[in-house]
Amino acid sequence: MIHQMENKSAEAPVIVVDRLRVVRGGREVLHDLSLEIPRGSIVGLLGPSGAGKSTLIRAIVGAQITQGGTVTVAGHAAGSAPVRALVGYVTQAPSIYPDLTVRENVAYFASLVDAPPETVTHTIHAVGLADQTDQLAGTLSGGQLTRASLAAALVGRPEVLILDEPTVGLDPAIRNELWALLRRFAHAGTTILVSSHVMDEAVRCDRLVFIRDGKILADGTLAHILASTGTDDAEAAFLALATRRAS
Ligand SMILES: Nc1ncnc2c1ncn2[C@@H]1O[C@H](COP(=O)(O)OP(=O)(O)OP(=O)(O)O)[C@@H](O)[C@H]1O
Repeated sequence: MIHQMENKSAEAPVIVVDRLRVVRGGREVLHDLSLEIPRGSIVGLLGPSGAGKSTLIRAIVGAQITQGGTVTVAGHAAGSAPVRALVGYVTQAPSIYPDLTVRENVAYFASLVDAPPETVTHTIHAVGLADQTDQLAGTLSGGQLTRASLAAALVGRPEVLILDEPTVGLDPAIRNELWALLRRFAHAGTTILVSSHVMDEAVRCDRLVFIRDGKILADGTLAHILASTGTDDAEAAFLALATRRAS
């Protein structure tokens, strides 16, 4: 599977959002939004509260009714059956079962996507939970729980991994470990989209996409965004973009 992914072009965008329009509660919240995300990159999705980040993620995972435009993942329409197996989504609320062990949880998620049984052990080891394999998920520490949720999302070897503030509340050493892990998966071809308010997470991404009022206000590397906002750190750039007067 990994081998197959490496054979595909590194340049081909795996997520393509084209002129997406979404109306929620009678109000247009995404306005003709277009975005392409290349395979194997880690992209940070930033923006103030209510900007439309979750709505965009819902559209990519196929859980959002849309009023215009298209969203494709690896060439398939978002929401179509093939895309469900291609996308792993880790929300902030742990999605694993506290009364099952780490192995039982990961095996359950593997069964949902017909992943071969040997990937269960491999994935648990990859996220650094070998010693907790037979521990009940409900007794894991916060960092271990996050890694168990990641394992559940990764066991189907998704092409796209979407993470909502993955390292919030974790200590710096565990944050580092998790980012090293994400980097390894990105190197193997997984495309990672991280939605975050936390600048410590943002600065580790290859590229940042800043959304405000349902539009993309900035899209580029951190260096590019610092230069275009005339700021010298991510927090200041975020504030500059969040408060910039609409043109
Ligand atoms: N179920 C809903 N009904 C009506 N409006 C909604 C609904 N869900 C979201 N919205 C509106 O859509 C807009 C975008 O919301 P969204 O949740 O995508 O923002 P966000 O950038 O993820 O915000 P946050 O960082 O606070 O999670 C907001 O104005 C929000 O109030």
